[in-house]
Amino acid sequence: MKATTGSGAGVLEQEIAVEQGEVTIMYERLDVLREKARGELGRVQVEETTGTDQARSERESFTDLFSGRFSQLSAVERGLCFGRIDETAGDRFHIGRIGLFDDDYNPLLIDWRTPVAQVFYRATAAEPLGVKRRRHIRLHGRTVVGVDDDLLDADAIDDGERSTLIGEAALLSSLSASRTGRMNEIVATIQSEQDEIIRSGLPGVLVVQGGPGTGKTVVALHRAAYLLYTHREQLGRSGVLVVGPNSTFLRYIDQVLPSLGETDVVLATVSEMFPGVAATAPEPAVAARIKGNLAMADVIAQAIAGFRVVPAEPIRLKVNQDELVLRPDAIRKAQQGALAAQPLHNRARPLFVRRVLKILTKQVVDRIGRQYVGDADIEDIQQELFDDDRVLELLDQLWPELTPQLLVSVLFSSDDRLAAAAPHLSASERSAVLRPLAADWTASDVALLDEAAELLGETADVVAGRKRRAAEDAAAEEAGREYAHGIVDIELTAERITIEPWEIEQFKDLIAQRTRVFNRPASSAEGTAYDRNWVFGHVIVDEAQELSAMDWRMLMRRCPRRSMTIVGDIAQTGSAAGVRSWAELLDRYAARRWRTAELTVNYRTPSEIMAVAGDVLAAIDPTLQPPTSVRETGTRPLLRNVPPDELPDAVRTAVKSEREHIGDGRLAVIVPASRYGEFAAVLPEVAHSHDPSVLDGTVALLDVAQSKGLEFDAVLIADPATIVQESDRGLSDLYVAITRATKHLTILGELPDVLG
Ligand SMILES: Nc1ncnc2c1ncn2[C@@H]1O[C@H](COP(=O)(O)OP(=O)(O)OP(=O)(O)O)[C@@H](O)[C@H]1O
Repeated sequence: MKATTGSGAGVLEQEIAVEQGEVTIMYERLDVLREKARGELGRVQVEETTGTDQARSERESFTDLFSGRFSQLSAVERGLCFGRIDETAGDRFHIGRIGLFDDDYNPLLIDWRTPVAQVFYRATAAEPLGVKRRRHIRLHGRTVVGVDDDLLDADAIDDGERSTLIGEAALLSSLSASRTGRMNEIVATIQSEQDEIIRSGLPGVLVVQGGPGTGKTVVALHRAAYLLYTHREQLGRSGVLVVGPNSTFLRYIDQVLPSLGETDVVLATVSEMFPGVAATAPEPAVAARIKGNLAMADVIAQAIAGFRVVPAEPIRLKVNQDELVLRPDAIRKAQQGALAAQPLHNRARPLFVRRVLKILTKQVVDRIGRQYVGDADIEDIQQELFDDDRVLELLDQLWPELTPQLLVSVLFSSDDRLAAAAPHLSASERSAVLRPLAADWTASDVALLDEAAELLGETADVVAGRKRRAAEDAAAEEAGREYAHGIVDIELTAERITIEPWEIEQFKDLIAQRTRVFNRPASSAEGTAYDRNWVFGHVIVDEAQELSAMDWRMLMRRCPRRSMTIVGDIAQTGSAAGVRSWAELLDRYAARRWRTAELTVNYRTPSEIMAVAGDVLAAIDPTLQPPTSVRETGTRPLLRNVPPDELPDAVRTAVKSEREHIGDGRLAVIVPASRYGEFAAVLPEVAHSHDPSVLDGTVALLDVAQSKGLEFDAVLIADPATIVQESDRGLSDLYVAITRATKHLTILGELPDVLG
């Protein structure tokens, strides 16, 4: 129940003053903590070190620790406190982005993720959960500018309290604010159905299905913050990965988690998930569909096998004076033997090499006569053969070492290899994916590279490098242990303490603890971007409907525990290789370990615009229901039939007039991908999508794929008919474009029937 205002402006001022008093104390405390972290950071940074590895590593660890703490405390400055709960039992507490305590550990502010804070989001008048009043507090900088009460238990409130009730809708005022080009956090106004998703348990896969604007993205990000807070021990080390549809989208959301005080999260698109590969080249939908199909896993395996050659005829090799012979069946046996012992191509290669060298060595020894040759001689002969260029060349022909990049680029540049590895593809399908050897990588290559890496195993160089680093790390750890022992010795000697044997055990733990701190691995947020073997504690996938079956296969490898949050909307699927059914996908990877939740209220798009979107949705699938809009604006969308030759002028004029309307808000012009260049030429002064700061300007020109997940005060769609025609999922694309608007929608061009 919304509270009715007590006795007008006087009460409001009085209540604002009450809250200001409390909020000022919180900020003072925040300042103290921040200064402390800054002081500690400054101290470790200027501290002279002895220059040993140990001292450096200790200093780096503390620098990480204090700078992490400092940036967390800085990130929560805006809107530090946003709510208050008055319990029926008499207690009252404030809720904010982080927890703060005074010197005596009395809470000044409770973190929104604690169990105690849950009632702030869940209590309703029908079910008050022990809360009589929920107060929303609005800050501007450090100043309280508004309070807004929900009266949840009218019987529990006394007359004095009743006179201090303030009424105003916090949610609606936040929804109608102008957009800034960056997503904002919503901790102050999380709704009950959203809160259930945010606090849902860590294990298993949670699928959040919901129409456009229902808060899927923002809820998923708050869930990341909640999980990191609640399961810090478990997730702090392994980290959380958030996968988004494109880099513009990642920039759009990248402030949300830091503003919630969380910095240990990796944001990535699927295209960035293979280390060292920048997959930026565009790709026709038909190629993306073929390469995203699960059948590609077999194709990659077959392609690798195709590089292991068994010749039809015996191979004769002249080494020194000897002619050595390798028969096809011996080669085949050597290959089979190596693979039986080690299935990964690159890892099995040394076993194959050893077997072949053994066969050749035996032939040399037989020529000389076994009785003249000792074991050491045999080793020498083998080594000599191994050093011979002709032998090496032969071994490379029979079983080359392969990198994933080499395999995938050769496969897609050779019709013969592709035909052999992918017999299910027709000649025209093959020609759709064939390309020059040195072609740039596309997004759908990434999962194939990952598959190849999985089946190839590391090359000998990589293995040697890893072993070298492991040896260096072990040496550093040993040095660390000695150092810690040294410190304890010095401390003991200085204090002339005699210690008992049981105490030594305690010191051992202390030493082990310190050593761990000193040699702490790079935080998950830094470490992961470079290591495809990294396993995340939790993976969040946004716009999940866009991922192909091969993308999912790759992602599942990054999360063997299957602790995931998948958010998406099947009706918005634009990718030809995208998901058509959650059950089909998840029964394969997480049978009986996945659950669904649904979001039903649209917080973005007003009902007038949703009416237009609803017609498009009905054309996609008449059984689908659009989400219910939470607000209306009183402004009807403008749909105008414009002949093709007048469209450029009409778009220019519309941009000009929208610009005047939106003030400091944002406008997106959404155009068909195939006509992006034409419209970019018509609108040279607006921000274009290749510009990383495309969302910072007032007007952004985007195609539909680039607008996924974003929102703008006003949206202008040009040439909807081409958007519908240019892809198999054209109607879904139009649906996505329409639902990006928070206030105003204009559609210009030839109008397809569905907009009739
Ligand atoms: N409880 C809330 N309080 C305030 N704003 C909210 C709330 N829930 C959602 N919103 C706002 O609604 C808008 C839509 O949210 P979001 O982008 O997460 O939706 P979505 O379901 O991911 O949409 P789409 O599928 O269309 O990309 C955002 O501006 C978000 O901040």
